[in-house]
Amino acid sequence: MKPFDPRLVKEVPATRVPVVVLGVLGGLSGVAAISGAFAIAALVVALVRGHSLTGPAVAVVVVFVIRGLLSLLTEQVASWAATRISGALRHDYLRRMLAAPADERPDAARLMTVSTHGASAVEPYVARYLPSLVAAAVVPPLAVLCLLFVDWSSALIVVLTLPLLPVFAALIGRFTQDATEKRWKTQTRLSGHFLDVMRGLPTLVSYGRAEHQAEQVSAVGDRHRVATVRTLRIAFMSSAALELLATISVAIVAVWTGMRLAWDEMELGVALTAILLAPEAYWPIRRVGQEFHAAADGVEAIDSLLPSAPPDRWSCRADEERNRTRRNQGAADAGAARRALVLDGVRYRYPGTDNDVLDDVSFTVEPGLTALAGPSGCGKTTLLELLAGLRTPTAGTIERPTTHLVTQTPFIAPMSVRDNLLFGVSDTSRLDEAMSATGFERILGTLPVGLETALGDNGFGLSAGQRARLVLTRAWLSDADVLLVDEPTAHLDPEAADDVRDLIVDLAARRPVVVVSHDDELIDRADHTIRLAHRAVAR
Ligand SMILES: Nc1ncnc2c1ncn2[C@@H]1O[C@H](COP(=O)(O)OP(=O)(O)OP(=O)(O)O)[C@@H](O)[C@H]1O
Repeated sequence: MKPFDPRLVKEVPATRVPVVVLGVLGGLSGVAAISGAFAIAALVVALVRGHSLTGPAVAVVVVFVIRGLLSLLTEQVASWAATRISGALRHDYLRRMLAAPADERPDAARLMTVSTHGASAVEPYVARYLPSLVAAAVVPPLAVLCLLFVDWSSALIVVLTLPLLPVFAALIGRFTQDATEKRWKTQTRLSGHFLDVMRGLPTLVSYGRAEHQAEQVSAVGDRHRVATVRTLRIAFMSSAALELLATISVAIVAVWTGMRLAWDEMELGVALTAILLAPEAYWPIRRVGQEFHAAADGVEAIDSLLPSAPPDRWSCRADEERNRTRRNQGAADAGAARRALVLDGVRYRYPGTDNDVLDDVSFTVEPGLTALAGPSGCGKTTLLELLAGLRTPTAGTIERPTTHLVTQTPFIAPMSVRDNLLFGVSDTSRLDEAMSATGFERILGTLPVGLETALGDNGFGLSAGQRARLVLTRAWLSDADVLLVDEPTAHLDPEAADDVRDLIVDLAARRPVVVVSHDDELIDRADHTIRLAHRAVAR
């Protein structure tokens, strides 16, 4: 586990200013702490010798006020930097993940854990660990240098014992890494499991299996608890070890200077300054050790949040294919006013599987309605996702204009009907026209407050037919070149299915529509039909 990941500063520009400001503040705090040692020693000497206390007392007060102000400022800057940096990391991560093809994205549980807990775990890393790291880099050398001028033999003791702290910390850090990785994995598993149970709750309840799942969640939660306690145990033990080591080292300096003071070989002022300076060399490193455990999750999270290191063989090939697809798309952009959707020799295999779902698929999407038909599991939805650019072909090319995909479970957010209709739509002025074209205006009258009716998750509050019409109205408003629709009539009653069929045919009169369907009536009304077989070869 690296103490500091330089990629953070390189990849996230928002970290640069806070890291520099925290560095400067850390250096100034170190100088103030060392000045404090000198000022306190001078005050004690003045007190013992009966000299005037005014000068040293003022110096002590000034130094303490400055230290207080500096730590206040450091806290403020650190918390500001923490929110700024974790926000920037979360934003970049989500943007990157949303832009990535579906087959290169991590699963939903990992996505959720990394973007929520992960990004938040970066906050203690930035707010507490980074400032302590800067102080550890600046203050100990400064303290040793001052000690060298005050009393070289005490400086020698510090120089000999100081390196033991980072060595111990590094040894403990190796255990911490394993424990943190395990904790992180159990956290991801727990989130994923919980998410799946939540999604499937209605089904689980109807089959009477909800209780069993509660036990499962509790068992996974228990594993997470054990992993967390193990990490905490290591944190406490390592803090105690570092504390002990630093205390023994300072005690050696104190005994050594005390003895020489007793033998009259040393002045009181020099001895006191040496004793007060010695801890200043150790505490910053001790603090790094303490903060390291609080920040260990952040280090793990930063690794997941930043763009990953060298892509594996699979994604290299995928990148190559994507570049080729983009080049083709560029050529198509330059060549034609209206871009066609063209597949040439497309092969697709799901990552981690041994068989191609699609093999050598080639066709051009013509104007009008194109139906993709074929037996269940032959790869129709996969092909639609390839057309939408959500997946990258394993081989072959796709020239792709802009597309609008209506999936089998379209996204309907918990917001008003109006907001859902206009979700992702650039030209909002055509809403009325769209609603009249798709017949959605007839549905409006049945809703409590028309367009302003609030919907629940997944369109709760609308019937299946109304939901289908809503997402097709959204598709009507889209300015994409081609519409892609997956099983629009599935789960609809005959009357609603009839309406949706008419609507799909109407939509296809305006621009090419590709529809995946098992619905023979819809397939019959298509202008072109592409039939896929298992391991499809369509030409
Ligand atoms: N994420 C995945 N990982 C591995 N294999 C998958 C994945 N998703 C789908 N498959 C497999 O790919 C094949 C094609 O699936 P797809 O959903 O494209 O079929 P389909 O023709 O749309 O089926 P249906 O008509 O039942 O909706 C199936 O054999 C399925 O098991």
